Amino acid sequence: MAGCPTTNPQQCHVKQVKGKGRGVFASRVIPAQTIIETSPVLLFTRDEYEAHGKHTLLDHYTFNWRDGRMALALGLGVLLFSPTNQSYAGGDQGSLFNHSECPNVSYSIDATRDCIIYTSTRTINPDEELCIFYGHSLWFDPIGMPNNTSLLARSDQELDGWDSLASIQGNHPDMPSLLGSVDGDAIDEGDLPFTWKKLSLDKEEETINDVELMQAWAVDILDQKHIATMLKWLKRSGLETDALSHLKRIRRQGPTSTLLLCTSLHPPVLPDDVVVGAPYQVPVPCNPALTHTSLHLKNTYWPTVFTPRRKWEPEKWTRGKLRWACDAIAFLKREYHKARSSGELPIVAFVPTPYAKEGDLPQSILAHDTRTSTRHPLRHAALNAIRKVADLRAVQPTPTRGVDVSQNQSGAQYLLTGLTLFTTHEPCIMCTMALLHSRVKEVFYLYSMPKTGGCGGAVCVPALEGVNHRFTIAIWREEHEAGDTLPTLDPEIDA
Ligand SMILES: C[S@@+](CC[C@H](N)C(=O)[O-])C[C@H]1O[C@@H](n2cnc3c(N)ncnc32)[C@H](O)[C@@H]1O
Repeated sequence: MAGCPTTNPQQCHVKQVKGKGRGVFASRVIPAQTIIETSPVLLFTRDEYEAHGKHTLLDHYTFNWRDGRMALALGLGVLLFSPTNQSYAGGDQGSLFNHSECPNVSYSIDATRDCIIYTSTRTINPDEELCIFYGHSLWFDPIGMPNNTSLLARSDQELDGWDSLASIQGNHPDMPSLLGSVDGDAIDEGDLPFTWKKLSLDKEEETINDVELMQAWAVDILDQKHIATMLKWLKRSGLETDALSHLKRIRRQGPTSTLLLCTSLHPPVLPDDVVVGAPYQVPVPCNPALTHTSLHLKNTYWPTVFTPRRKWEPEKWTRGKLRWACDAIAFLKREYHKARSSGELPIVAFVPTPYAKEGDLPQSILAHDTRTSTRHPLRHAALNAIRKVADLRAVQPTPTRGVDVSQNQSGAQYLLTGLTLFTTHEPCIMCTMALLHSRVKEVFYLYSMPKTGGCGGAVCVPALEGVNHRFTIAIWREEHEAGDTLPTLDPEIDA
């Protein structure tokens, strides 16, 4: 256990939750992908556990370690109970995270240090409970679940603990180890557990009409001395996302400097103590310039970065992003298992809150195919997901301050800019077109649909000449579980 930090850097607290016992709660905003805790574990041999542990209360707190031993994440022993306010503080929470079907915390085992590392999967708000996913074989009746009744018990598996912890390694046999590594480390393309679908080469922009544009918020700064202040403010504001990383921050035209702010749906609220104008929307190029001609054309809209790289070439993936994608795929598969007994077509789509700052979505979106129950032929999983994102955007608060928002209300902003859709089946042509129109960043799927798919099965819509957006397509490459290979879907169906 040497070298394993046991701090609680996010200052989470523990309190009673009706029907669950104690639970772990956020004391402040915890951004996505933050390490919440590194818990050392106490390891029992399987024999010790069978003979003693399993007959005690510890049974509720132990889980399978990778080598067959049973582990207890330490924390209980160091919790300090305050009788005055009836809460616990100052200790580790390793064993106290409750279970949720939609967890906001994921974990990985660091076997070299006998630790478990708990990481937030999305932004967690103050006083929100932090939960992990224990697995399908629960030994208690969970409360606070969206669809308790449809939880599948796995008959082929002993009820022997938190099986999802045990299966961290097994679920992704061909994946490079994600353990004990730094989130920012790049991963070789060949080591990724998915295969990119390479779109045919894009024709370079040759005329001004070829340039793909999007709307971004900008503000004019008349007094040069405010530029540094505004840049500092922008860094701290949380508005910056990767969506604008191919553009220069400042455009100078005569005495006026214009600062590019963000691609949010609504105009950002600017600091009160700096004299600048109101934010307004400007059309900016969607992609970096790959050739000198393209750079010249794009610079007429907004100063653009020159990167002589082919557009279809995938970006470098880091371990942190891969961990985020693996969590999303694991969640998708759990929902798929449930959907298979629901009477609907078992097609599931999931749009997680984006990794780091690649896009802007306050909460993850899960959608199922509902065309059977609704008797509506267009209720496909991907379309349902897009619709849910639209509904979410519609109720987002509008911090306007005297700015005209009519453009937003007319739908000028794209729904999926910077976002990733994970889906069980390759989307059909209609759904692919809708994803393209929504400006999705990436689409991952488990099963190809060679007869009906729009991402390369029947046709590859984003590779067609004349479409005004391209997105990345990848097929999750893994051994499907026995009996799991397209068991229920007719290949003629539009997924
Ligand atoms: C590892 S402990 C979690 C901490 C526990 N709540 C406590 O007070 O010590 C696991 C136990 O918490 C309870 N639990 C966890 N998640 C729950 C949920 N979603 N609904 C009801 N009980 C839950 C169950 O009793 C389970 O055996």
